[in-house]
Amino acid sequence: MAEEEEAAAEEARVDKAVEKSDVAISVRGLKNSFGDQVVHENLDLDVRKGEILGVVGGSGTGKSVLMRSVIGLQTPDEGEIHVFGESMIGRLDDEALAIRKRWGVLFQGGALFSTLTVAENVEVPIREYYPNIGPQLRDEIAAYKIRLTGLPAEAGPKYPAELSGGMKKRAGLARALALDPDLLFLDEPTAGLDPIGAAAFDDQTRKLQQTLGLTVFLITHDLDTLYSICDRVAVLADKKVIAVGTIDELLATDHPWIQEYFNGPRGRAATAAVTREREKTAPQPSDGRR
Ligand SMILES: Nc1ncnc2c1ncn2[C@@H]1O[C@H](COP(=O)(O)OP(=O)(O)OP(=O)(O)O)[C@@H](O)[C@H]1O
Repeated sequence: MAEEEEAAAEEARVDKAVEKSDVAISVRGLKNSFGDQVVHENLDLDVRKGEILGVVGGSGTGKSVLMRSVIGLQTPDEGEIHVFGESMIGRLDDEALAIRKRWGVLFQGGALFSTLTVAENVEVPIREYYPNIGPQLRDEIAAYKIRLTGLPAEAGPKYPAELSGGMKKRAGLARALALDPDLLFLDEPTAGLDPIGAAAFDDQTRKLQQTLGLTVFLITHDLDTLYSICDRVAVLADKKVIAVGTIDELLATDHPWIQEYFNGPRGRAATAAVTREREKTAPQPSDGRR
């Protein structure tokens, strides 16, 4: 018993230390496998509070499984996961409830309920986590979240089948924001959008992150997204996070996948576009000949 109490006290001390730090998500020694297939082994990652962390890696490297482990949809074989200082492994559902309320998730493809309107979709987490909130306030919250994502108010009574791909993503984002989260998980939010729609979605994500002070865990294959809104990028390969840093820091490493990804033709095009954009917005030196 004394040993159990000591272990619980130690866990509480660790939780407190992590909560006080500037780390929103801490993953240590994570292992995930499906049968014989080991997806993650000894994976470590820290997501800092207030940053947009881009998560990249080849198809099947386990980006979604990592996200699912953090939000409790996948029980890892081994490892520790803390979110805002709270250990997430082995917690009963009701124990983890308080922390679950602090995050919102946009799954790949939006994952909207097709038989519910956009507004009803946004209301799902409010009904689930705050059953005492009455219908009028729920409607008002949903309408506010819908506007927050840049959707017109008229989108509220529409069904997902009546929306464009970009509108579906925004509706999914509105639902992810329903509970005023501190932490947002976005799984390939710009996949399937045209470049203009993707850039607009990125802008919206950045604006929301800045105005609401969000921490964002963003899985993407979209180089433009990485360059334009991510503060740091984590690279998954060889079953773990092989590097985390700014794109400049990643470019300084010599891992072949990183070099091929960022220095391949698409990577170079994205770099060139960002360089052009920076040159356009940088203050011009005055030569005194006005
Ligand atoms: N529920 C599951 N059962 C069995 N295998 C799974 C399951 N979920 C994921 N996997 C396997 O785990 C590996 C990693 O999957 P995951 O979806 O995390 O990859 P990803 O990096 O997100 O890929 P992509 O970029 O293509 O979306 C894949 O080989 C996948 O088949």
